[in-house]
Amino acid sequence: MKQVIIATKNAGKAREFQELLTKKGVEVKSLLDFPNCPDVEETGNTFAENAILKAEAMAHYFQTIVIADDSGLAIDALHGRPGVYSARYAGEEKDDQKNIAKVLEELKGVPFEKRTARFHCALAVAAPGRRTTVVEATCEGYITEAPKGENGFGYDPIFFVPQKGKTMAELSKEEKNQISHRAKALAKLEKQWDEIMNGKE
Ligand SMILES: O=c1nc[nH]c2c1ncn2[C@H]1C[C@H](O)[C@@H](COP(=O)(O)OP(=O)(O)OP(=O)(O)O)O1
Ligand SMILES: [Mg+2]
Repeated sequence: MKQVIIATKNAGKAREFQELLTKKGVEVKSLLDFPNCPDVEETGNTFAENAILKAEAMAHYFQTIVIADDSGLAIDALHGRPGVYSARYAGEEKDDQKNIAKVLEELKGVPFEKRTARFHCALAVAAPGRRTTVVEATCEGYITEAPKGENGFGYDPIFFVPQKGKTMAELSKEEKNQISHRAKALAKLEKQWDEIMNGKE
């Protein structure tokens, strides 16, 4: 089976790429399969910049084509925060529960209609000697007042998806993979897919 390397150490993301790409008959590897690979500092100001940093560093390291995902949550009432700092919003330990608690605390007293937010996903495709390409997509919703649901990862339990009437964490994986920022961004790589899969092994 053909393989593709996703430059992520996030188990939730890696699982979703697996779900989204097995339909295509692709075996997904993530950085969790390569425990010795270096860490890449996310020093960019945008999701796209960080996705490019991660993809190019790992394409260089593995000498093959790599896809990186940089994503996060932008909340209007918080002027776009946590944004590119989503993973470390409540501290370096990247604790989803603490991040959620911090967001809910900051939104205390903000009425539902003003709790608009969106998930962003930037995907960068990099390969040695090639120009990196980036695609981006978003998924619109509202921040709830309390976590609900057990599925997904990250901020999913507090992200209400209006067209489903549920939080992202209450959706099945199939439902999330129909509407998520990640699924929509991946769909934008469709035209490039043959090229991605035929990259140097
Ligand atoms: O579908 C999602 N559902 C819920 N939360 C999500 C989602 N997508 C991103 N997020 C949150 C998780 C984390 O707080 C941040 C990503 O940060 P981001 O730097 O891209 O990932 P990361 O550091 O966990 O792993 P890595 O950089 O190795 O890919 O946004
Ligand atoms: Mg990260």
